[in-house]
Amino acid sequence: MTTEAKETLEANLAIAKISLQHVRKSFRIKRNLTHLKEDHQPVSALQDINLGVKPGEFMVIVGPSGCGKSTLLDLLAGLTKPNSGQILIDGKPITGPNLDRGIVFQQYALFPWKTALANVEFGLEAKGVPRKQRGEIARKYIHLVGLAGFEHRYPHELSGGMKQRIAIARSLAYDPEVLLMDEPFAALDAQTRETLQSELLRIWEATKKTIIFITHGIEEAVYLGQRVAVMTSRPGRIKEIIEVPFESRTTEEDLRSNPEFVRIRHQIWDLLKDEVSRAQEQEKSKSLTAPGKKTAGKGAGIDG
Ligand SMILES: Nc1ncnc2c1ncn2[C@@H]1O[C@H](COP(=O)(O)OP(=O)(O)OP(=O)(O)O)[C@@H](O)[C@H]1O
Repeated sequence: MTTEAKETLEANLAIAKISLQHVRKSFRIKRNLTHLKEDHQPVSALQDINLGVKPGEFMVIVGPSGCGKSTLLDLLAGLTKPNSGQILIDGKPITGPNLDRGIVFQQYALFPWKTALANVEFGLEAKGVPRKQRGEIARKYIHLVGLAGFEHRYPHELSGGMKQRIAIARSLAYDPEVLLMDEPFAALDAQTRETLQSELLRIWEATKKTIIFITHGIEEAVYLGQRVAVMTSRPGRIKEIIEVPFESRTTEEDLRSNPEFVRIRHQIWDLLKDEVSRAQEQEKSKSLTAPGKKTAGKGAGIDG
């Protein structure tokens, strides 16, 4: 890295809401060498991650399967710790999970025995909000995600898209400054996914949260992100950060057909295609050498 690039990076990290500085994460995987002998082989998941996310920014992270996207999100959530480097939020190191960060996973993670309202109230209880206010706040956020009237339904009575809206309402209700989203729409059908993408943009514009959103989908990344960080195959590094300069995505009709949108989508695919092939090779050799061990799982694919 040139001195100039280093200075720019350091300046960006200094003004960031969230900054990752030289973050490295590896796991130790148990290997059976013989029926008597085993050892622990290190697997490097993330290497030298440097990233600054500005306050109120919508940052998308895209990369091939197994490149460490979820590992990165777990670190940001404080669920795990880096082996080296540091992760700061408002200039202070992350020491564990905290209500200043809300998380939305691919699987809705709702309590099946609680109504939509009670699910949304849950985080408020943890924050010590009095019972009466909890109901008011939960209703406000259920309304915000477009589900007014469904407060007393149980998760099994809701569609996948509705469940994910409730999960988003639950994360927003306790008013975190940062929303961490790990492929939240991946399990939904294409139409529901597009509806929720524009809903999320509307919510983001209304709430001004800082959002870090992980996806396999290039189109989703360009549609949602103000910037898109493209990761390399494992060990994951930030290969390039692409600016997506659209003023307001919610007002522009048919943004996906805009020539600039198409150009950026191609640019990201160009950056990703070699990484996807490498990830596929890694997956193949992993399944040949260690059958039954944890692999990236969903194939190394990227959605267009
Ligand atoms: N707890 C763990 N123990 C051992 N290895 C792990 C663990 N968690 C992740 N890994 C490995 O670290 C690498 C990165 O995994 P991670 O799930 O972060 O990738 P990902 O980009 O989110 O993948 P996907 O897109 O398929 O969800 C993979 O090789 C994975 O097998």
